[in-house]
Amino acid sequence: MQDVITIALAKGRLAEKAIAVLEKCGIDCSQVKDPGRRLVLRDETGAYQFILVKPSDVPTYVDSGVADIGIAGKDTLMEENRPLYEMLDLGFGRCRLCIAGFPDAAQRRGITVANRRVATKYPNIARSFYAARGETIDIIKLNGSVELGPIVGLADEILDIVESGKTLKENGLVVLEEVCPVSAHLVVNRVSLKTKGNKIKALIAQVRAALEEEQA
Ligand SMILES: Nc1ncnc2c1ncn2[C@@H]1O[C@H](COP(=O)(O)OP(=O)(O)OP(=O)(O)O)[C@@H](O)[C@H]1O
Ligand SMILES: O=P(O)(O)OC[C@H]1O[C@H](OP(=O)(O)OP(=O)(O)O)[C@H](O)[C@@H]1O
Repeated sequence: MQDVITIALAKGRLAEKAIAVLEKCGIDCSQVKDPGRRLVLRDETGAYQFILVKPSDVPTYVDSGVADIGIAGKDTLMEENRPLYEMLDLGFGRCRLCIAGFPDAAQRRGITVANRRVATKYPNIARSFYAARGETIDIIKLNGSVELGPIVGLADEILDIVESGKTLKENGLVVLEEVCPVSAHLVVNRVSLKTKGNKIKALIAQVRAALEEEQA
């Protein structure tokens, strides 16, 4: 019986490009492209199984070993901070994690404020970012529309994704500081890399070649 490789794919923004990369590697993704309500899908050869998961859950599935491989944003990987092998930067899903707020908040940057209120979907990243500069913060965990935080007076600043900058601009906010660049990464379960190493390494070589061909 052949070893099936299970790939955790994030639904949402990253899905289309992740599928395009896998297809470039010759993997049949027809079921994944038209899943209906199914969450577990296979390629035509049965060599690959795909599970469609919420983007922020990709590290959980890969760390647990339910999936051998996952594709997720660097933001999610940093937030979850699981012991996974980050094998490849896939180069799509590019955006930035930034601290943002009203323009006048810029004047308060660099001043240590007690219990700065920071709204974010990324409490762990926020905690370590501010801790590195010796600031403790009050984290206000939101699950979306994070830009509302300063507008309604719930938070002094936000830590969130900025892509085009449109959401900030249309809400009168500005980037105060960049935390880090973000793009989609391919991650591998540590045990799978040993037990299914040949297949996983072969796939990674194919993905790398597909990315290089795209850049050429
Ligand atoms: N404008 C953007 N906003 C949010 N994420 C972006 C953006 N551009 C690229 N990304 C990347 O896409 C990934 C998936 O984003 P998506 O919006 O599909 O899921 P999500 O709603 O953030 O996830 P979840 O529902 O699990 O919280 C992000 O983790 C990030 O790496
Ligand atoms: O710089 P921009 O191109 O405007 O993109 C950034 C926005 O996109 C994301 O929100 P999303 O659309 O995922 O909605 P959400 O508020 O529900 O998280 C992110 O959280 C920002 O709000």
